[in-house]
Amino acid sequence: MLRFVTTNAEKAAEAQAHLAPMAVEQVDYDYVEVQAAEVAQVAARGAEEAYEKADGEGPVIVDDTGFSIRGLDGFPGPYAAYVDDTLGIERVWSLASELADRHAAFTSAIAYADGDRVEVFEGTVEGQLVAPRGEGGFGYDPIFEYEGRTFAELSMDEKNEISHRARALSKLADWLQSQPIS
Ligand SMILES: O=P(O)(O)OP(=O)(O)OP(=O)(O)OC[C@H]1O[C@@H](n2cnc3c(O)ncnc32)[C@H](O)[C@@H]1O
Repeated sequence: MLRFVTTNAEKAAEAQAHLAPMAVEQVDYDYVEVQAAEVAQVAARGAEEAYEKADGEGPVIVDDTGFSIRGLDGFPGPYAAYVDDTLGIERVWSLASELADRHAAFTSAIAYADGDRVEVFEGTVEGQLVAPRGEGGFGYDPIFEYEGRTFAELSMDEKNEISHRARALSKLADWLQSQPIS
C-alpha cells in the first residue's frame, strides 16, 4: 500500500487507477511547497516533510505538477497552482490565444520518501493550448489539447495512457518492483 499525500483527490484517483492492483490511499495533507524553479525540487522537499508528518507509518509519495507555456517563456511553470487559483484557466487561455506559439507541456514530479531516501520520478507530456473544451479531468485539462482532444475530453483511463502523471507513475512502479522486498 502506498500513501499519496495530496489535497487533490483527482490526482490520487489517477494514481490508484494507474497503479492497480497496488492500493493507493490519499492522505489529505497540504505540505509546504517551497519556491523552486523545478517541480522535482518542490516534490522532493514535500515528500520529506510529508513522511515526517505521517510519523513513520511507511513510505509516502507526493506529486508536484507544473504547466509550461513556451510562448510565455515557460510561465506559469512550478507556479501552476497559484495561477490557476488567481487568474484561472479561462484567463490563461486569453493570454495564450494572443500567441503564435501555443505549445504547452505538463510535467509531474513524483517523489517517494521512506525515511531513508527520497527518489524522484518525472513525466512530461507536450501539447497545444486551445479554448476550453470537455467536462472531464481537472485543473488545466480543458485547455490542453493532445492529438486532437483536450485532456478534459478523455476518460481517466485514456488520460492515464499518455499523461505526465502516468509517465512518472510508470517509472515509480518500475523502480518499486526493482527494490528488494524488505
Ligand atoms: O499539491 P497537491 O495537494 O498535491 O495538489 P494541487 O492540486 O495543489 O497540485 P499541484 O500544485 O501539483 O498542481 C498545480 C496545478 O496544476 C494543476 N494540475 C495538476 N495536475 C494536473 C493534471 O493532470 N491536469 C490538469 N491540471 C493539473 C492543478 O489543478 C493545479 O492548478
